[in-house]
Amino acid sequence: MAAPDFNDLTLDSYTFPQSRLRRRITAPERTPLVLIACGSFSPITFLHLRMFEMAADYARFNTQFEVVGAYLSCVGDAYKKTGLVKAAHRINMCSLAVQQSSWISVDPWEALHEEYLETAKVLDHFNYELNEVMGGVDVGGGQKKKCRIALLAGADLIQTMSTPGVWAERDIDYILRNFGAFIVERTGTDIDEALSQLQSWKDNIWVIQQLVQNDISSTKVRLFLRRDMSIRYLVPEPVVQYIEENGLFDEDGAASTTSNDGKDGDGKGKGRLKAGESKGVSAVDGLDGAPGSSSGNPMG
Ligand SMILES: Nc1ncnc2c1ncn2[C@@H]1O[C@H](COP(=O)(O)OP(=O)(O)OP(=O)(O)O)[C@@H](O)[C@H]1O
Ligand SMILES: O=C(O)c1ccc[n+]([C@@H]2O[C@H](COP(=O)([O-])O)[C@@H](O)[C@H]2O)c1
Repeated sequence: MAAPDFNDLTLDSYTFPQSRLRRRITAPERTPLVLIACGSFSPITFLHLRMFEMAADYARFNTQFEVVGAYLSCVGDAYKKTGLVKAAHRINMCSLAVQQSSWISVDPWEALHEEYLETAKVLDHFNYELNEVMGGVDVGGGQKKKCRIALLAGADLIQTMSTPGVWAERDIDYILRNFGAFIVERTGTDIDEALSQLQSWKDNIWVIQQLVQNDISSTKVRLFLRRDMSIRYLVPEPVVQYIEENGLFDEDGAASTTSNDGKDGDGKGKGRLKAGESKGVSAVDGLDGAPGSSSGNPMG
């Protein structure tokens, strides 16, 4: 397994990852689309990866877009949210998770900033790299077409746009007017309610039904880990190994960005069960961390 190297990166040495981006569109009448998933990814789960596949299918069958690229952008360490391990770990886990994907990339730019970056700024960054620096993608005959950049998110995230105090009004307008969002339905979130206050931008919001309901959340994965329960087949295997090797998410406090850099202790994920071992169903009784529990504004 290639060693992840986020720790060696700085903003000065940063280059925009392009190796998995399709530089030429196959159907020139379509608009090239690049999907950007912003989030904590603490840790990344199979559902996060699956969101891209669902969105690509949705775009192919229901829109005039052609997906040419996809990026995971982890929020940086300034984002104060329960359960967030250091950005370096989250980026490394995302990079391991997409090793088998031919088209999903991880962009560390957002997480390389010490200060919190609003999502509007993150999307601007992608627009700059893809459309200003690269000039878009080839459509043949020496012509290029600008990419549509869109936010890819779960219904709980779009619901926070209607929660007072979480997003700046102007950012919501900026994001939904200029970029738009592909929204994956999520158990526990009423999509109609989530979208009710966003009707002005409805033409730029695409709602994706989960045909196979999948309710994995990072919160649940963290809870399983704290209870020494197996997380295999909820997150990609290299991520399971990375968590074990770095002793991540062992305790409530250890999950904070300020207290766990994965270098303290013996780093072996003490006391974790081996593959196939489990403490039984009763251990999940009263599972208390609601998925997508980011109802407030964790900045500051
Ligand atoms: N089960 C799910 N269904 C639909 N969308 C999801 C699901 N899990 C995560 N997402 C979406 O993935 C993006 C990144 O999510 P995030 O990193 O917050 O994961 P999470 O599992 O919700 O985390 P946490 O449990 O720590 O709040 C968000 O847009 C979120 O809405
Ligand atoms: O830009 C904003 O004002 C803003 C307000 C709330 C949330 N976000 C982004 O939404 C994502 C939420 O992730 P999470 O893990 O808290 O669900 C994360 O990438 C945040 O930066 C962004």
